[in-house]
Amino acid sequence: MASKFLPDLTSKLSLNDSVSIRSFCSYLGKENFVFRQLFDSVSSTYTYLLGDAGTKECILIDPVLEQVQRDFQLVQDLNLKLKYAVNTHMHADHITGTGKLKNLSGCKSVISKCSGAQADVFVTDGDEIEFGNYKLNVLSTPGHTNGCCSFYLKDLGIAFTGDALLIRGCGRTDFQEGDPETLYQSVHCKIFRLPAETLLYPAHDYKGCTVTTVDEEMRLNPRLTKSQDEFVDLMKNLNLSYPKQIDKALPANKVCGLYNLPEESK
Ligand SMILES: N[C@@H](CCC(=O)N[C@@H](CSS)C(=O)NCC(=O)O)C(=O)O
Repeated sequence: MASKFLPDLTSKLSLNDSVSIRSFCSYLGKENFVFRQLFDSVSSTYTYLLGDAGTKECILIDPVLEQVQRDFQLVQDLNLKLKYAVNTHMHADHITGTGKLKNLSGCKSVISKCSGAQADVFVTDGDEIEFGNYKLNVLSTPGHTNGCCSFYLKDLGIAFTGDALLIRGCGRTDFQEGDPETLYQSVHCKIFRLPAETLLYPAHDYKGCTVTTVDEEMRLNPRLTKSQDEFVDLMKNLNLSYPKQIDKALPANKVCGLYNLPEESK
């Protein structure tokens, strides 16, 4: 039923109408650019759907196994075709959805070679990940893990920082190949060198925030505004408990770029 305040669009539009779903796909003034930020509340992970509604090609960044049905349904609802399922790194807190997405859609999995994980496509610093008329520039941003990458979409002024830079925080450096000096250099020499107004989308947020900017983090990040020595000291003394799913997530994520997991091992 139409609300008192909003027009009842559903009763007026169908996909055959001249006003098609394409008209509703735009972000930051780019017609045909599809963008969705999706959330997994168990691991507080953000998955991103990026697409070109003109060519229909889309990608998912950091899909979570338990949310694959939701994410793939959205891809289909928006009449898109999934080209790549991309991981910013080999996650320790959840099992990636890339294996299952490959099964469902025939997409290719993507991760950095340095991650130590298997995938169809390996990327490294300077590479480009193309979908439709858009491309992500791969920035190697190790420190949380060796294989951590951030992805920069210059045309739109947005970047996906994985666990390298979180909103007013950063990825921990106390397991896998974590190294605080390396992380500090990655953030300062790669992410903080992007234009100040660049919108930054992280792989996690634990406080309900969704997006930040380079400018905000350079001024306000309580960890990364410190000197490198102070940062290293702080990171070595966080005393965080290990992610609850680490023991099943790491072995699964080593192979999930190529295979779906049998039901019993999920
Ligand atoms: N409680 C969560 C794990 C939380 C956590 O350790 N998050 C990581 C990213 S996922 S490996 C992190 O780097 N956090 C930074 C921080 O300062 O908290 C769970 O059990 O899964």
